[in-house]
Amino acid sequence: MWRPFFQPYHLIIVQDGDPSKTIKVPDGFDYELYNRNDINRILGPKASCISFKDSACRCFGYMVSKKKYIFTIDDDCFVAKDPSGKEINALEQHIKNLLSPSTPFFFNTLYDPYQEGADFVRGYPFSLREGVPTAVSHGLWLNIPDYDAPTQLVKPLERNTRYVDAIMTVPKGTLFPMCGMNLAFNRELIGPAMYFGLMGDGQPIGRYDDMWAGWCTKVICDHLGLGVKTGLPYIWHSKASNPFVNLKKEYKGIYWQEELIPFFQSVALPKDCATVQKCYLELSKQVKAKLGKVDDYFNKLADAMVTWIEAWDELNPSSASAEVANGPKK
Ligand SMILES: O=c1ccn([C@@H]2O[C@H](COP(=O)(O)OP(=O)(O)O[C@H]3O[C@@H](CO)[C@H](O)[C@H]3O)[C@@H](O)[C@H]2O)c(=O)[nH]1
Ligand SMILES: [Mn+2]
Repeated sequence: MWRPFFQPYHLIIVQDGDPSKTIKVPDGFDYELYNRNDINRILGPKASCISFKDSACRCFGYMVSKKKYIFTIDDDCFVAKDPSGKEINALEQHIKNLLSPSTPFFFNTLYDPYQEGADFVRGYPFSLREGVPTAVSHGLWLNIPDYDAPTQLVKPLERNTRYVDAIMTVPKGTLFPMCGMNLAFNRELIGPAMYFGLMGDGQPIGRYDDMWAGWCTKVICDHLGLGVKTGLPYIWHSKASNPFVNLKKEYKGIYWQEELIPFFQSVALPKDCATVQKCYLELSKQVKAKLGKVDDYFNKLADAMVTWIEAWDELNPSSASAEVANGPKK
C-alpha cells in the first residue's frame, strides 16, 4: 500500500526485539535494516541509551540517517483516504508542512496561512507574517485514535472518523502530546532533540517515548525560534494495542506527567544555548536537578540524554556545533 509513496525514499528499518528473527523487506526499496546486534555493534556502550522492546528504539534510525528530513511511522499505519476518497500522500503533505513557515508567536484563526486558499486574517501583524522555520510536522490518524490505556478501556469502540482539513502551529509556550505514529521533522534543525528516552525492557515506563521527545523538542523549538505544526496529513491506524498491556507500561507516566508538565512549562534555557545539542545537554542537567527527586529513573534518563548526544555527535561530527540560523529568541 505504501510502495507508491515510500519507494522514492530511503528507508531505515529499526527491528526491535529478538535480533535472530529475520524481517522480510519487499523488493524494490532502498533501505537499511538495524536490529539490536547492529545497534550494540555501532554504538558499543552508548547503546545503553537506545531502548529495547519499546517503540522508543526507532530514534536510533534518526541518529544513523544522513538525510535532512525524517518521516517516522508505526508498522500498523496505512494509507488513509480523504473525504473525496483520494489516497493521502502523507509524505507530500509533511514535506509541504516542513518547507513552509510556522507562526508560533501569533495565532492565525484561519489555520495555516501558507496553505493554498488561505492567508493571514485581518489584524494579523505584518511584522510577524514571515513566520519561522518549521522543525516538526505532526500528523494525525483515522480509525484507531492514539488514546492512553484508561481512555481506551472506557471507550474501546471509539473510532476517529473526523477528517479535519486543518494545519495549525502549536503556539510558543504551549506543550503538546507528540505522537510518533505519523511524524516528520527537519533533522538538521531539531534532530538531536528527538531522543525517545529510556523505555520498555528494564525500565519502569513505556509508551511515553514520543511524549518525552515531544516535550523536549517543543521547549527547544520555542527557545531557538523554530515551529511545530499539527494536523494534516492523516494516516489510517489499523489496530488498537492491548489496553491492559498498555496500562502496565504507561501507568507511572500517567501520574509522573502531572509533575513533568509543570517542569517543562517552567524550563528556561540560557541565551548562549544556540545549538540543539547545547540546549539538550542543559535540559538534561535540569531534568537531573528537578526531576531526580520525583524518581531515580529521571537521574538515569538525564544521563541517557547525555549519552544520546555523545552518540549523536560521534555519528554526526559535522552537526556537533551547527548553530541554528534563527538562534535563541529574545
Ligand atoms: O515492544 C515494542 C512495542 C511496539 N513497538 C512498535 O511501536 C509502534 C507502536 O506500537 P503499537 O502500534 O502496538 O501501539 P500503539 O498504542 O498503537 O502506539 C502508540 O504508542 C506510541 C508508541 O509508544 C506510538 O507512536 C503510538 O501510535 C509500532 O510500530 C510497533 O511495532 C516496538 O517497536 N516494540
Ligand atoms: Mn498502533
